[in-house]
Amino acid sequence: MNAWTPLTAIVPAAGVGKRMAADIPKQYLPLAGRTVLEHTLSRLLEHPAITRIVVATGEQDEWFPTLAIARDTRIERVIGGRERADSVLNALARVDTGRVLVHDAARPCLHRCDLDALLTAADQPQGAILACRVRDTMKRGDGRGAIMESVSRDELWHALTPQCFATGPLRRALSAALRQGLAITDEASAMEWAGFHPRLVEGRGDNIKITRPEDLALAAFFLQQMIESET
Ligand SMILES: Nc1ccn([C@@H]2O[C@H](COP(=O)(O)OP(=O)(O)OP(=O)(O)O)[C@@H](O)[C@H]2O)c(=O)n1
Ligand SMILES: C[C@](O)(CO)[C@H](O)COP(=O)(O)O
Repeated sequence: MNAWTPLTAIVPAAGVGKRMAADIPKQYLPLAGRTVLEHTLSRLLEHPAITRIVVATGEQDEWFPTLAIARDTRIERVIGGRERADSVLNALARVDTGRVLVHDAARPCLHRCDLDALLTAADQPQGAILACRVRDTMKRGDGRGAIMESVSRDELWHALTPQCFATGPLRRALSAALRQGLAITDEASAMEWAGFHPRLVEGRGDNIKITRPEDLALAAFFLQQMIESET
């Protein structure tokens, strides 16, 4: 039985979900009887290591306070920023544990086994991320709708979340990278820029990020499978 070191999780939930093209932000869309965000928050709070969550929501977000889970005293809300990295940095200002885990609100299908594996692998200075190897042949386009080249799949991974790092180094790396105007789309990018080599932890391919309309039904299927396997 692992004796987990308590840590805080950050959940960036301040996006508008442009690619989902729904009439509300995708993190508040109904999924298997709850909202996407409630599933994500619950998955994290079920783990004994996660004792607190800082959720970054949009400034105009009127949905979050209506959720029952918003009254959970382990959850604190901050206002997000223009980009995901800005939202994470705003939330980092409220984190005082030695390590911090960042997990997208849009990824509700996180399995306990993956979270256990990530937390175990992240217990070293480089940090760690969940990732899964690419499955398809990869092409690079020429920008005009034609193939320019095939890209080797060797050691090509999809970065997922959660991603887990020492809080201080992540805060410094993210702040510095954003000050440099770098396009930071995940926490590992900032840490790599700062000279770290985060560990890759192979995770499940059903830990999808709900991004486009067709992802919602897939997430519902994966969640149903997960719930059935846990009962
Ligand atoms: N300024 C932002 C942008 C995104 N996110 C969050 O980061 C996660 C991953 O981002 P993404 O899937 O890109 O969500 P959106 O930005 O909402 O999607 P889109 O790019 O289609 O608008 C989501 O949980 C989203 O809510 C955030 O907290 N703050
Ligand atoms: C953090 C992330 O989910 C890792 O793949 C991804 O970078 C988020 O990107 P998005 O453009 O904000 O969806």
